[in-house]
Amino acid sequence: MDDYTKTPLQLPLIDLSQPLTSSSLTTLSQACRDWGFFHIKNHGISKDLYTKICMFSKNILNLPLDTKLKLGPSSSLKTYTPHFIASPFFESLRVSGPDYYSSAKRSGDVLFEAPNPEFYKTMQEYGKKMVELSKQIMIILLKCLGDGFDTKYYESEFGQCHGYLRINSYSPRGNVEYEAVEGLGMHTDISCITILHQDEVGGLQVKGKDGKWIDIKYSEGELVVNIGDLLQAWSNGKFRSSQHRVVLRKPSNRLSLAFFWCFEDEKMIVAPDVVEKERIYRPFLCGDYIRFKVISEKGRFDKVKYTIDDFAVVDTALTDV
Ligand SMILES: O=C(O)CCC(=O)C(=O)O
Ligand SMILES: [Fe+2]
Repeated sequence: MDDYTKTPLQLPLIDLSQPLTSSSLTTLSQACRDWGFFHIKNHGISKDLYTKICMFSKNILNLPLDTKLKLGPSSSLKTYTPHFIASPFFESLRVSGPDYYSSAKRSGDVLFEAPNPEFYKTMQEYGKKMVELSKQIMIILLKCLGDGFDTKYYESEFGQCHGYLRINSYSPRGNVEYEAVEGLGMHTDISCITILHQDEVGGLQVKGKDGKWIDIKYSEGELVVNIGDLLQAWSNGKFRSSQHRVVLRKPSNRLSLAFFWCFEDEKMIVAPDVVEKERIYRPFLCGDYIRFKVISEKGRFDKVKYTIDDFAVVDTALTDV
């Protein structure tokens, strides 16, 4: 595969059960500026809950294609992305907040012959926990941006954020033999933050400023957090929304749960007054950026053609991300 650094990336691991010291805030700020990725542990999501979600997810994604296609992409629900849209190896199911129970039920009513309340309840529990976790992480990130930023900006700027979950499944296709393929091509996330559970198969990679790909390692009990485009813009480029991808090293199945925490569509995104340098992005409506991405990528996320810099940058000379 293309330019690749073999040693996995050393990223900060934030223990959410402990108060953060000022030195851990400094290390985290640096990682968010350089990589836009870090790990968290003691996040309050039990192994049991993951085991249950994985079981439900596998059961759903093992259903016949005809059944899954009732959920999209051309149905009204559009919660299912089949193979060959993002990549031949990738398919996904979406569950949206704030009512994760009802969202899962809407898909479940189409998929299952009998009601499956256990699945809906599990998705609700996971969605609720992810929302709490996103708030906790956002507050920490605001502290990284400036003293008192959490109390000053959390409620007014991030108080209306919402989330959705994507269950991503990667599987070998036909008799294809491969050493390493892109299961999900290079992209950035639109979100403020993404909280990701990758399984032990690993394969998530981030692209460094040197242009080389580097592995984000899997460790049991840890979750990966990454900065998305919306927070890169709101932080005036102090946090980086990095390009990342998933590489499948040998024919194997892989499951990941990605939770995207986003501003509401109507939100005008403007970096706060206290930015140290001129604003590098013009103010823009969150929904306009999302529409721009959807139109420019036509539903694909395997190629980064346009990013937040193409959409809203004022002066490229000011960008250091
Ligand atoms: O499957 C993964 O580990 C990453 C998924 C991802 O980057 C995404 O869904 O945006
Ligand atoms: Fe992503």
